[in-house]
Amino acid sequence: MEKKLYLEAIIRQKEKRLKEKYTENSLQDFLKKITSVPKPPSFYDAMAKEGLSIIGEIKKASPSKGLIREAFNPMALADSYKDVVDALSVLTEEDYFQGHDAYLRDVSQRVTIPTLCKDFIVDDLQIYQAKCLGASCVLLIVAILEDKQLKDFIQLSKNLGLDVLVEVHNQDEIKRAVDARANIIGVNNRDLTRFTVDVQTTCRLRSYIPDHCLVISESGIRGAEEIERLRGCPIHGILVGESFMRCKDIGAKAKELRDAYET
Ligand SMILES: O=C(O)c1ccccc1NCC(=O)[C@H](O)[C@H](O)COP(=O)(O)O
Repeated sequence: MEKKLYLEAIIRQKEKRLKEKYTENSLQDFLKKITSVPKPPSFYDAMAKEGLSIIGEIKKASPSKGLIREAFNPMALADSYKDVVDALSVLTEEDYFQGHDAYLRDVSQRVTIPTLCKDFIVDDLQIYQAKCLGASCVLLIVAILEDKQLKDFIQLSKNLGLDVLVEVHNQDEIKRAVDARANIIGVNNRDLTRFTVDVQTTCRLRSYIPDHCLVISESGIRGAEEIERLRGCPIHGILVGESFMRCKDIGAKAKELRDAYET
């Protein structure tokens, strides 16, 4: 399949799944459940703290790489991550990333650090669901949403007590994110049409993001080399998936990333 069609295919498949998954009672069910969901830790605070914040991702596969981690146990991964990163990103998308809602639910119950629901959110019921699964934050991708949807989804998330990581790929998307009142902006270093990754994307776009927003650099961060390139521009955090999933020692990898940023 031509690369640029992947994102459209992911969204089409997502919409198909949502049609099958949600019923006319889903909203009522979520609203009932929400009242008993314990207040999650703040994702915003975890990113705003002093020094580089690290979001470790729990990701079995991806459209660009296929299967990344064969021996995949989300709870064991959560245990390895819990004392060495500041938040966890949990893939729930099933068809391209082999994620699952249950991973987010179980991991959120297991750890005391905040969790991010990492999915392709195109329907407000997904936001209610993320809340019910115990997430602290949801990812909203500007490239797949209309302005009104983006604004409404951010507002709904805030009303539900969820933080929002708003993902951008270019200057125009930063403007749309800021206009929609985003306060945590994730610059994705992955070009979603060609799937190439370049951390220079964060450095190039950083100056267009206003000071009142926290900035997270996402994707393609493998080790000290990428961190050294990122040190040139002030960011609050990084989101790292594949490098953690492929390494044997998550603690050592997290230390390598922090040390590279601090020296
Ligand atoms: O990872 C992909 O191939 C991908 C393809 C299409 C849309 C999104 C994709 N990834 C989602 C992510 O943003 C990453 O999982 C996340 O930033 C971590 O990236 P990495 O450290 O490169 O695994």
